[in-house]
Amino acid sequence: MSETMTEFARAVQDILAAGQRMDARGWVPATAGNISRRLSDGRIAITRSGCHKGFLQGADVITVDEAGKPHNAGDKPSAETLLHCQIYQQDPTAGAVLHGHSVAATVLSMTEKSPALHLADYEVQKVFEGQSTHEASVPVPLFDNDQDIARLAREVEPSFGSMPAGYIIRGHGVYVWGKDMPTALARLEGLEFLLACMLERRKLGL
Ligand SMILES: CSC[C@@H](O)[C@@H](O)C(=O)COP(=O)(O)O
Ligand SMILES: [Zn+2]
Repeated sequence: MSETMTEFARAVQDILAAGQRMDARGWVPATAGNISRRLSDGRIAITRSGCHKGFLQGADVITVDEAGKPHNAGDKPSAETLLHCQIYQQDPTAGAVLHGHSVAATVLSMTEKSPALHLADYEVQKVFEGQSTHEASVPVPLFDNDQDIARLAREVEPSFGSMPAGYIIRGHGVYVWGKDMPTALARLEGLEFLLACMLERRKLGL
């Protein structure tokens, strides 16, 4: 087995495990969500479009180039591949990207009219890049949903560099990334915990 094949096989394992974990938490209902890993040669291993992320098989992970073009012409990568490519392009340290559709992200983003949610006073916000205290305010930008993914990517573009916790697409879901899959999963877990707290507090009228 060549070194590149070994790295791809590891990426597939990471993606399948992440899909199961996200499914177990209820963050990828039906065929929602998509998951990717960047390989050292610049290729991106990403989920095929339309798969249930809790039941992924090895063959459900394919590779695309940095612009999102599949290496095998017949392959249909995630419909949101361009958002993954954009993250890898904008953040050279990013090695894994996760996208989920949790209830908390969906509901909060539809009720919040301002351009961002602000996480403040929570200990767990320290899971995000550069955060060392609950006393800070961590912005999570909100972008209107758009079926035109290239246009949505253009809306997101100016916010790179100021999204320590990722971002949310309204009525849709979160995008989170990290240097590797464990880091991306920790950030997703942290963000989803905080969104769930925020939703609970709003239900209590707090
Ligand atoms: C279940 S509809 C969700 C899709 O429209 C999309 O938002 C999504 O997250 C999954 O798309 P996919 O093409 O499978 O990666
Ligand atoms: Zn989605």
